[in-house]
Amino acid sequence: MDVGFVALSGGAGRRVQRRRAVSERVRMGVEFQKYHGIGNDFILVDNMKSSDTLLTADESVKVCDRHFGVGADGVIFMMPPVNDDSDFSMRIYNSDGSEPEMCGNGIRCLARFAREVLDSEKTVYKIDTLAGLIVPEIAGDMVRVDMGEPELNPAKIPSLLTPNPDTKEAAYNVNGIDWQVVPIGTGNPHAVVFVDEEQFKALDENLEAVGPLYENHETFPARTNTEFIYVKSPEEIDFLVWERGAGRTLACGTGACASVVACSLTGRTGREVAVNLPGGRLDIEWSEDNHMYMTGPAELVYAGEIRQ
Ligand SMILES: N[C@@H](CCC[C@H](N)C(=O)O)C(=O)O
Repeated sequence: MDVGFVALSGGAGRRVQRRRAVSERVRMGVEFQKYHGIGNDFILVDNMKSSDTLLTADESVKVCDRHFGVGADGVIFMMPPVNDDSDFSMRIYNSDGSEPEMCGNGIRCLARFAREVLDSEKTVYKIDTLAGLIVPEIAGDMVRVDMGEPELNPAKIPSLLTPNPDTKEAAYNVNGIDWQVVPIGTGNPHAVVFVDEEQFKALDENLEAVGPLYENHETFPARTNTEFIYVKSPEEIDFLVWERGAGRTLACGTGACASVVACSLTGRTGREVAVNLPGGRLDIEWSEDNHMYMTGPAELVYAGEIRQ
C-alpha cells in the first residue's frame, strides 16, 4: 500500500482544501484526516457510506506504521449509526490491528472530524461505540466528553482479579514484584498501578521492556491497558501508559478516566483531577452522577489519501 499526502491549506483547524492536481489513482484512494489528542494520534476515515470499514485490520496496521505508513496509534472510522437517535458510530483499529471497544482521545478527534466532514454546526454528537453511546461536546478549542459510568465488576472488565473490598486494590505480580492494582473498565479494560516517584521514572525508562508483561498478564483475559500513576496531590496526578494493542502512547483518555476513578475510590484524590500525561493535560471529573467527564483538546494535523 502506498500513502499519498495532500497538504492542508489554511492551517490546522480550518476547512481542508485539497489540491486537485492529483492522479485518478489517488482520487480512487481512501481519503483521511489525521488528528491528535495531546499526542495520541489517529487516522480518521469518513466511512458513512458503508457498513464495512474502508480499510481492513491488516491495512490499518500498515498505515499506522511510523516508518512505512502515515504513522498513528490507530485508525478511526466514522460509520453509519446503529441506533435511531444517534448521529453515527465509531469503530477503531489499534496500531496492531486489534479492535478496542472505546477510545477517549479518539472520540474527541472524531467529534472534530465529524464537524469538518459533515459540514455541521452541531456541537454535541451522539456516537455509538462498542462500549455503548458516548456523547462529546465541542466547546471552543476543547472537547468535553460524557464517558459514561465506570465498570468495577471484575468479571465484566474482564479481569480475574479479586480486589480487597476495603482497599479496592488487588495484588498483581509482575516480574516477581507484587504491585497494588485497581482493575477498572471504562468501555475497555484498565489496570491502574500506583507507584512512587522513583518507580515512575524507572518505569518510564523501561516501559518497552515491561509494558508487554502487564498488557498480557494472565489476570486480564482480553489483555489490558496499564496506567502507572504517581499521585502528586489530591487534585493532580502524573500518568504513564502502556496501551493494549498500541504500546507506549503519549496519552489515553479512557486510561485517564480509569485512573481518576481508581485514585478517588482508594482515597488518594478527590473526584476532580488534573492528569499530566506525557503529551499534555486532561481534566477528569468522576461526577456524583457516577459519570466520568473528560475535557481536552483535539487537533487536525493534516489530510491525505491512502492509495490501495
Ligand atoms: N488511546 C485510547 C485507547 C485506545 C484503545 C486501547 N488501546 C485498547 O485497546 O483498549 C484512549 O484515549 O482511550
